[in-house]
Amino acid sequence: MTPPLAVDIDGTLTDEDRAVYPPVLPVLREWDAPVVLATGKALPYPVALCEFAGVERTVVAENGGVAFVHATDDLLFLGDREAAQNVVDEYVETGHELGWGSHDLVNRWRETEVAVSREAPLEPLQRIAADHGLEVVDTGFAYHVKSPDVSKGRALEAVAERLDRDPTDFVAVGDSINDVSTFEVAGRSFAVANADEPARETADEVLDAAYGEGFLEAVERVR
Ligand SMILES: O=C(O)COP(=O)(O)O
Ligand SMILES: [Mg+2]
Repeated sequence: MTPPLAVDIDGTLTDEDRAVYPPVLPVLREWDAPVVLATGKALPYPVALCEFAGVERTVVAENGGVAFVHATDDLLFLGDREAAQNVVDEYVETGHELGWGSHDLVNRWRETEVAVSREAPLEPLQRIAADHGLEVVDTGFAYHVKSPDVSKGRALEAVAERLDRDPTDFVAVGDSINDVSTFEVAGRSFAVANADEPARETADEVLDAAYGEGFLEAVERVR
């Protein structure tokens, strides 16, 4: 029986240059069980990836702050951006920048958290976030200012319920600390070889291959 997948995007379906690794696309499209793309990026990014890949739009975005389930037409908001925006406003008032240029396409469509470039100073961001009861998660791609109550894992539980699946039916594949909660909820989890320490420690198995090749290795192990 083919298991449903909960798959991270950046660092897992991509190559080392953050571009989607083409061989993963037919695997996602032909997978004969639900595929949930679970990312720290804003909702339009995983939705567009599903559209262009021919995969049903079942996505977790913003580290679990937003989720969309095409099968039930549910759009879920599991986080509240205002608190994160207050942190970032204070951060900017103290003279720092988010680091995404004047149009900021990284945050333009976010609704429940705010992402800051890893080029920006982390310590003041962490201090201000803590003052507001929020956390900063470093995914290796960006610093995410978010509520500790929001996670990809909790969003996967909400999505699984709408798909009438048990979260432990899922196989999860990821590369970073923001995938740890997904690994804890899924029945079986894989960290790609390029994964950070928290992801490697939490995953059931660490793959030999990195990035998109790692994802392909994982699906071969579970087919
Ligand atoms: O956008 C990020 O920071 C990370 O994205 P990911 O969760 O798809 O790896
Ligand atoms: Mg990732």
